Amino acid sequence: MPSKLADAFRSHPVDIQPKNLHDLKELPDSYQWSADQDRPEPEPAHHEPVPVIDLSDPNALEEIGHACTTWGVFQVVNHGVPAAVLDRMEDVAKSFFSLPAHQKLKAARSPDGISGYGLARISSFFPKLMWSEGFTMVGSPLEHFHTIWPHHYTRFCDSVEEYDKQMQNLAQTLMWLMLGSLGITKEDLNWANNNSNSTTTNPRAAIQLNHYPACPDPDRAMGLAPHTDSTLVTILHQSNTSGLQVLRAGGGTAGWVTVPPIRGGLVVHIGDLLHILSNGLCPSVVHRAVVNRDRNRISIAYLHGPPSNVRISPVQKLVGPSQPQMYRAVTWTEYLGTKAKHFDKALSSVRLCAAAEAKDHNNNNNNNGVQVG
Ligand SMILES: C=C1C[C@]23C[C@H]1CC[C@H]2[C@@]12CCC[C@@](C)(C(=O)O1)[C@H]2[C@@H]3C(=O)O
Ligand SMILES: O=C(O)CCC(=O)C(=O)O
Ligand SMILES: [Fe+2]
Repeated sequence: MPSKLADAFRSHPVDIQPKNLHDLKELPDSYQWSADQDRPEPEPAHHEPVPVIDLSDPNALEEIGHACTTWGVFQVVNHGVPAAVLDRMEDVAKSFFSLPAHQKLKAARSPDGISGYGLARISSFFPKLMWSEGFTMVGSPLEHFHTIWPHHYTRFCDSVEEYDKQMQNLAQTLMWLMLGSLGITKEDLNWANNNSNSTTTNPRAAIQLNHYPACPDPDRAMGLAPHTDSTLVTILHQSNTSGLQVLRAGGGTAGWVTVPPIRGGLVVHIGDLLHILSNGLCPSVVHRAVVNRDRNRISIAYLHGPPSNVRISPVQKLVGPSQPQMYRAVTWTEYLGTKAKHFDKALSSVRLCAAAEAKDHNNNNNNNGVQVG
């Protein structure tokens, strides 16, 4: 079993090369999603917006608790990350994606690797291609940046490092607020106060730059197919162009809800590992990206996970006679391997049978499992 994040995909290589989408005047057949493959359809007419939470508001904790147990996603403002840090990171993404294809391919992700340029890994689970390209960073991007920008790489590396520092801070703050809102403290997680070497030095995040070029036929294309993130939490910065949609399950207003970009705001997604940690109390939100006709769109995801030596399992405080333990313990690397193999069945593949039976018995139809589409 690989222990390093970067080795998570060794046994599930994906080898689909990105194509140059810029000069296409028509949508090729290989990019045409049919309606039953979940291609974008209109939003439900009446729906609640995704909560926007002001972190400086005295009610923030309560609002976070509500958002975590219902939506699994919210936006934050007044989060303390300077706008300039977000802007500089967006510049890195724009500079990278505007390079000619042969330059970007110098930083190509290897089929069994995690870092580098390519299509989203989940592409292998769909019959059609997605209208996007991505660049994944786990640890320092120095090697790749040095190859593509021999004269300017330090400036770009500095922007990434600064972004990483700020996001790590915010991710920790948000994690404790989210767990705190469920009554969980640091003492309830035996790994949270452990500062051993391997806990602090290994990367506990990936940064994903996404680019969705303007698309000649946006209604038939898919930017990024529906998925949940394999993280504790993901913090997403989207440029001023909309495209992110989240699946609001249940009730009369079920359907895809657009998350409008807010200048300086950040989107927070609950990932599968926080769903496991919360013993199913917090849903990991299914989301996707749609594309549009005239505008390029950039998004930057900070995918935050636990230290690599930590096994995540449901917090004991949230397990009891009426809430049996739903999942077995997994490390981040192990879970990424499971996701690479089972994709949307990954959560159910680590679910414990007794809990599943109890749930079926209760005929509980909430959206704790991942239901794509
Ligand atoms: C740490 C992570 C999390 C990964 C895999 C690995 C590095 C890149 C992440 C993404 C980013 C794009 C969507 C996703 C679904 C994908 O294809 O690559 C993500 C995936 C996951 O959340 O499962
Ligand atoms: O581009 C977006 O808005 C979504 C990106 C995303 O879901 C991801 O990178 O995991
Ligand atoms: Fe995502």
